[in-house]
Amino acid sequence: MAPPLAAGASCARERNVTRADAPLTTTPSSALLEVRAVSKSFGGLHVLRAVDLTIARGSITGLIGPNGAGKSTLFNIVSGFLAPDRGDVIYHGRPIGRISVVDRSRAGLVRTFQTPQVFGHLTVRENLVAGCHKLGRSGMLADMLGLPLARRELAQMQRRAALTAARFSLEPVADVLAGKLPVGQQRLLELARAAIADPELLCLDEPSSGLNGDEVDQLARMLTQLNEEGMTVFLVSHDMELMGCAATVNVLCFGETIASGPFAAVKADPRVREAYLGA
Ligand SMILES: Nc1ncnc2c1ncn2[C@@H]1O[C@H](COP(=O)(O)OP(=O)(O)OP(=O)(O)O)[C@@H](O)[C@H]1O
Repeated sequence: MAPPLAAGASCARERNVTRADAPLTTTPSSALLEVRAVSKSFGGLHVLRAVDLTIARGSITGLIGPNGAGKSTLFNIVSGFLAPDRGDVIYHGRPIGRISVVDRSRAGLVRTFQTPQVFGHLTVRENLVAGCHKLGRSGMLADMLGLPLARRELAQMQRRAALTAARFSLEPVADVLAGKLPVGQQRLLELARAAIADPELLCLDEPSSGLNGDEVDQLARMLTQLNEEGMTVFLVSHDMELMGCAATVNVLCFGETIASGPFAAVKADPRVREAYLGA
């Protein structure tokens, strides 16, 4: 997996997006990302109250909670779609509050959406090639003029897209328009497109929503495999079965973390059973 914060001028993936002047903060060496005392309100509604959360490097870290607990709000703050009112998000030891979504993505922090955001008018193969764009070094002009570097890169991206389609069982539909796929395959495609450029931290928002049992099993296998290959995964989901693949699960309730730990322990926690499982 490429270091996301390496310096380099021409390749977007290698740009140091957390800015040299951002102070390094003390952070456990195992933490890839930390949410520190993050609060967020919408009008008078306090949605997050000084929430802490740690995503350990190389882990699958889960976030669950009842409806309205604040999961999506926290997820959007981590991925840069929302700014916190107070608190910090620390990535690679540096605060990233002022870093745009695009630059977070260039730094290897990539997210998917509750509703799959595939390019419906492109084929599955074209969607996957589009997911490789961050790996490219040639500029738009070189692409337009079909210069040798751009042609070589396109060929590499097409090879990578073919391998990824096979890996995610999308080969049979590689030439189908993504918008024509059933939701299960659209989700798989979104995951494949997010994973294709080897993000360091893959953030997934309700990735099993709309999937049948077999598809959830397949998703869990894919996530475990990606994680075993070194990808850190942050998983927000209602799906307790899918949460089983997380090493650490955090439970949010009314904007506060009420439990954090291994899935079995969290599931057995009386406060979690009361708040989330209704037991
Ligand atoms: N942009 C917004 N403006 C006003 N209120 C909002 C906004 N976004 C979220 N909320 C409110 O904040 C609370 C938490 O919402 P959030 O979507 O973060 O919860 P959630 O845990 O993801 O819920 P669900 O599981 O139902 O998606 C809810 O009461 C929601 O209505």
